[in-house]
Amino acid sequence: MGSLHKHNVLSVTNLSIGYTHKAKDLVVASDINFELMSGELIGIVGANGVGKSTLLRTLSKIQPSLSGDVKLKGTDILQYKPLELASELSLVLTEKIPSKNITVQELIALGRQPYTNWIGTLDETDIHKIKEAIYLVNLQDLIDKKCYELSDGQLQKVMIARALAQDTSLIILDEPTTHLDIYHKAYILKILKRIASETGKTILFSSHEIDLTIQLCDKMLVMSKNKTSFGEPCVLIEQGSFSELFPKDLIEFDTKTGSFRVHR
Ligand SMILES: Nc1ncnc2c1ncn2[C@@H]1O[C@H](COP(=O)(O)OP(=O)(O)OP(=O)(O)O)[C@@H](O)[C@H]1O
Repeated sequence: MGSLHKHNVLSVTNLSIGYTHKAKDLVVASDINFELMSGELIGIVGANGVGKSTLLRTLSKIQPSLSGDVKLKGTDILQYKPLELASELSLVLTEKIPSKNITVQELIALGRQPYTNWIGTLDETDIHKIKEAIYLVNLQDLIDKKCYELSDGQLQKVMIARALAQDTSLIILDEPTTHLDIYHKAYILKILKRIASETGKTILFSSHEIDLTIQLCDKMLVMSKNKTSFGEPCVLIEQGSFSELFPKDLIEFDTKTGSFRVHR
């Protein structure tokens, strides 16, 4: 998929996210604005508790926004029926695996649920999409293993393959690289980058791996306490967006290397 064919997938306008408790709004973040295009890999970074998961849950319609608009392919997400939404948006929450007592192939096949009948019969298209997902993430050698036999990194790949089998325009992943070593963090993010550019899918994920995200993402959303900035990593570095992420008493962002340094 070339850049010539890029189109808008998600538009977020004046979004305010948070929780309503006893009729009172607890605002986690507000004034969030960004647009995601097809074929892009986008990382969300920010300190613990700043609202990354809350934002991803709001964009996936798991929880309501406090105010503002989220449009998926030009239509307000509130107007999508559950099945329609499941054929446009897939969500990968690594901690939530349906059952580890099924095989890799069976777990990936669950991605086809929005399209199959109530007993889950797979047709030719379903089988093709499952095979394609297995191939894209390079899981051919693992398909008959039970999920409880997998390492964290392998399981992460399987969850990505399940989202790919779901064949949606937008894939959202909440912290897809937690529990992985630095090599496998880079490995998973590189797979995501390749899939976004090869398939034209838009992939949005949250991460604490700021250095890797800066290196690999097309765009980033940087969430700090009072501000959310969006753009290409190099532009965000120039704007000083990463410098505002954490208190400066312990670590400081080095704009030359694009990484954080610990004060000695
Ligand atoms: N169910 C809830 N009700 C009320 N407040 C909540 C709820 N879930 C989370 N919060 C609060 O919302 C804020 C944002 O939490 P969230 O989990 O979105 O942050 P995060 O950026 O994903 O954090 P982390 O990096 O630690 O995973 C936090 O202050 C948290 O305490």
